[in-house]
Amino acid sequence: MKLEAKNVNFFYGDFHALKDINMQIDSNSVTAFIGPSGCGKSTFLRLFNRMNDLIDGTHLDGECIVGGQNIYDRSVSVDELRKTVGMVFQKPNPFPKSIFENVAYGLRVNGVKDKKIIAETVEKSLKQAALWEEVKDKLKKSAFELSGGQQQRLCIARALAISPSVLLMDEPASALDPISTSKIEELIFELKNDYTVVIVTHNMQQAARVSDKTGFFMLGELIEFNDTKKIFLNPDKEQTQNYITGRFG
Ligand SMILES: Nc1ncnc2c1ncn2[C@@H]1O[C@H](COP(=O)(O)OP(=O)(O)OP(=O)(O)O)[C@@H](O)[C@H]1O
Repeated sequence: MKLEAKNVNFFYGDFHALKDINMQIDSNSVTAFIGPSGCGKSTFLRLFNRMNDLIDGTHLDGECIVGGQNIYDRSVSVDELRKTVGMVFQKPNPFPKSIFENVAYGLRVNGVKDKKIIAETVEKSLKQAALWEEVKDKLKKSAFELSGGQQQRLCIARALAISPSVLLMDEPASALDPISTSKIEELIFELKNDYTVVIVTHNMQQAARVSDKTGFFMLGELIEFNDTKKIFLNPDKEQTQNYITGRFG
């Protein structure tokens, strides 16, 4: 599913956090957002499943389009939107439930009652998230008994279980060790076969490894959006060059 931002301006109270952003994101691709701390990457990511709606005093101008529809239209149901656009956060946030129930949760909330369908979907999602082999014998155990990296893959499985088309990931590997990080990166690479993946990362090597396109943000502006190879080898803008070579940020 394609995503598009048209003339997006976003405000926290008086603070102008995103300045006239235009971007088109292809389906079945991985897009990375990079840039110095506080430049607006997470704010922009969160617009695509209306997570910023939860913050008082915010204001959006412009359009965020998912699959051809402006998701800020009055007719759009936020619950339905979040079934299409799933999200994974920086810190793994499993529910205080069993491993199985964490993944089954979204199905149950959406009214799925058939035990066989639930069990099959839980297994499929855990396999997609590359966690099944590690947990298949302890599905009834608490999710809190898993390691941080396993918990993050559990949260990815939980997001996948309700079959979204888009997966937003806000620094999904920043709290993880190198081995878990490489597992998540491999997974992101696999996921683009079925999903449109957008990831915020502080780790430029990670952006270079997993993404097809990269957006570089600075002080609320999208400075450059281009093929990842181009951004890292031969960017159009001097600010991008300075950032990726570590001259600031
Ligand atoms: N809830 C909020 N209320 C007010 N201002 C906010 C809020 N969240 C973010 N901001 C401000 O908006 C700007 C963009 O923040 P955002 O979290 O999107 O940046 P970021 O690029 O993701 O940063 P980081 O890489 O540090 O996570 C920052 O200046 C931040 O202080």
